[in-house]
Amino acid sequence: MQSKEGVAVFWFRRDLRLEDNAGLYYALKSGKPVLPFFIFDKEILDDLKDKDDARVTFIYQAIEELKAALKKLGSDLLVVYDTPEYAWKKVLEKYSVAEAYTNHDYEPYAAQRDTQIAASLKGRGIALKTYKDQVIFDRGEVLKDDSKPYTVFTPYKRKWLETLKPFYLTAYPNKKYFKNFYLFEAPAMPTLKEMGFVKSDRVFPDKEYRDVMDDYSKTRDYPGIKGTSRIGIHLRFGTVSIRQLASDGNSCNEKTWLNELIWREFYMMVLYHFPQTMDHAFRPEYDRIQWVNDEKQFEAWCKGETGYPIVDAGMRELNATGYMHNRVRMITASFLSKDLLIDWRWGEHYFAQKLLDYEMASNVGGWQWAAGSGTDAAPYFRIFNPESQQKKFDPDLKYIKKWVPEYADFTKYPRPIVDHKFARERCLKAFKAALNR
Ligand SMILES: Cc1cc2nc3c(=O)[nH]c(=O)nc-3n(C[C@H](O)[C@H](O)[C@H](O)COP(=O)(O)OP(=O)(O)OC[C@H]3O[C@@H](n4cnc5c(N)ncnc54)[C@H](O)[C@@H]3O)c2cc1C
Repeated sequence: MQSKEGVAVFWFRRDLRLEDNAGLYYALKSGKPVLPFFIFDKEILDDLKDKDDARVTFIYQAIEELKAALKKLGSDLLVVYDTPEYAWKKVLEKYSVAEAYTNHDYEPYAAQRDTQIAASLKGRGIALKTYKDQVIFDRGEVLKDDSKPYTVFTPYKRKWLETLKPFYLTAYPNKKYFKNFYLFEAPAMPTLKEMGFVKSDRVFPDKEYRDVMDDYSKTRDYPGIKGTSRIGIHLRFGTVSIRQLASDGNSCNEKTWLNELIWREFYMMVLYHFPQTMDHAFRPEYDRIQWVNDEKQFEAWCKGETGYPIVDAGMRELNATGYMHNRVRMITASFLSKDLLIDWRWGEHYFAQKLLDYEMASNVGGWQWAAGSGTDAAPYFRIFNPESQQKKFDPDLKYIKKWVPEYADFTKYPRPIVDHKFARERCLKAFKAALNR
């Protein structure tokens, strides 16, 4: 039954959990019965090339779990497959909606979508109330003294840590208000097939992260061992709470892991304040670089057939699992943009298709860092040597043996597609020419 005064709709997006969810907490406290709502967004799904895209399966399973948990509470999850505009139309036709709640999303597409939906709801007298949930500090909370956004990590981090108080790490006690969910039965969810997808058989990382925190600074750079958490996909879709993670990271003696969570927020805020950087160099002069953009070499890089074992191992790990170790992300990105002189955007798009933990802000940030064009970027003349990176970070070839088994027999392993010494000189010339103009 619908309540007389109307329901408060809570719109789930990148916050797929009931506990410690900011927007949901405020909806539940509003006093109105809360109708949980999720959209499988056609605008996003129709652009995905792989019909067994594992991220869609991950979201699908998370939504099934949410729905089951809500049903146990006598409520349900309304799931619609459509564009946000039409999905909302369907909700408004069927229910008397008094208010709408959701959490902030900082990506350019999401910001635009939310502005449109908020305007259309406003036209019907419904406020869309939005909350900070996926970060500890929001767009206006960590700014320079002149109120401008930071563009360098270290001072951002200093201010972030100065601003941090226990309050910001405290979980929202959603459970206390679970009785306020709207009691209803939603129609069946659209199936993956109806949305044009098939179930992926990828194994997803679990939600455990505490096991790596204590030794993180000693282990995090070695791709042959499990020295990092692989929590990225859960952060991406909000199946874990950033407050919980940051709180654990902050109470750990070793703060390096917390530092990485701060990098994540830094890149989110850079993308929010400088949305043009999603496909333009943060330092505009870098858009003048004359890339070689050799398609065959790009293909060899994508397949992990460059003849540089550490690069090939990384690309094969990515293709097979949807994950690549951070150190190897840096090496493969540097190799593409500097050794092959291929536009960093090509690599960014490839990672975007393949990474389970794909996050536009961190991906663009990481790629622009590697290419030298971003905030905090490595100076362009600092060019990773893939061989010395391999010796330093995979000294016993544990990682390489796993992903490039034929490397054990050198005669079967392809020759490098480019000579590093030559590539280095070519890169320096191209970058200098662009920057000194
Ligand atoms: C070229 C390139 C592309 C990248 N693309 C992405 C991406 O699409 N999505 C993504 O989440 N990260 C990206 N990163 C950052 C980093 O590589 C991954 O976050 C990390 O490897 C994920 O592994 P983990 O979950 O085991 O992280 P951990 O090492 O256990 O760190 C915990 C969490 O901190 C955050 N984090 C860690 N390192 C970074 C970093 N350097 N920048 C921003 N956040 C960080 C992530 O949310 C991560 O899950 C990229 C880095 C590079 C160099």
